Amino acid sequence: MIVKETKLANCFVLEPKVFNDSRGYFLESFNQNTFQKVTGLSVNFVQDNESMSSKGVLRGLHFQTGEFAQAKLVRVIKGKVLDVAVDLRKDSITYGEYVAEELSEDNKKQLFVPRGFAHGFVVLSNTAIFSYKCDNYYNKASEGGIIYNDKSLNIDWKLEEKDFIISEKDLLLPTLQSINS
Ligand SMILES: Cc1cn([C@H]2C[C@H](O)[C@@H](COP(=O)(O)OP(=O)(O)O[C@H]3O[C@H](C)C(=O)[C@H](O)[C@H]3O)O2)c(=O)[nH]c1=O
Repeated sequence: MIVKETKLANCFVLEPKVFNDSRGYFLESFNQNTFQKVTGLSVNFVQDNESMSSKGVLRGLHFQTGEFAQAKLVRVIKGKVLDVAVDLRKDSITYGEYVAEELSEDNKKQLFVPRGFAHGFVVLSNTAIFSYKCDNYYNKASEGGIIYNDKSLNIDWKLEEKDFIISEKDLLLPTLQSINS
């Protein structure tokens, strides 16, 4: 396992060891002991999610508020995405800053997104199967989000605006400034 802490504290990029042989490959996609050893964090994941999206689909930026805030360990099983995590932790010196990481079936990279972050991704391949672990249950009433093109975040999503496929719900998300006012 290769682990790198990003510029945002407790947000990590993890690369599991891949065992290749003539049949294909094997990897441990998650191991509680290994995760705790390499990150120093003790996280109890309770829900796994999976979504499939076509090229240009942008899901996010999402978070859950309050007691239903979620940490996520995200990865791509098929295809390639640009994954984005935005630091919204009130007391953080990197508040409002983001990290973006290409996650793909080829690089097998994972991103750990702590509680207090907004999360989203855009699909760079023809299709992508996105799989992630959450340390808190889905709670519709606690859903929140920030519009993907919030100027105060200035996220480079790598694709042209015309190529995005975004849900009606996500197009109506507020700016960071408006959720703070
Ligand atoms: C997230 C979630 C959704 N749902 C239901 C609610 C909707 O009827 C349907 C699609 O939900 P939504 O459009 O919110 O799915 P995404 O746009 O992929 O949302 C996710 O996108 C970004 C990338 C995230 O990080 C979050 O995990 C999550 O918000 O699944 C559930 O039943 N359970 C769940 O945990």
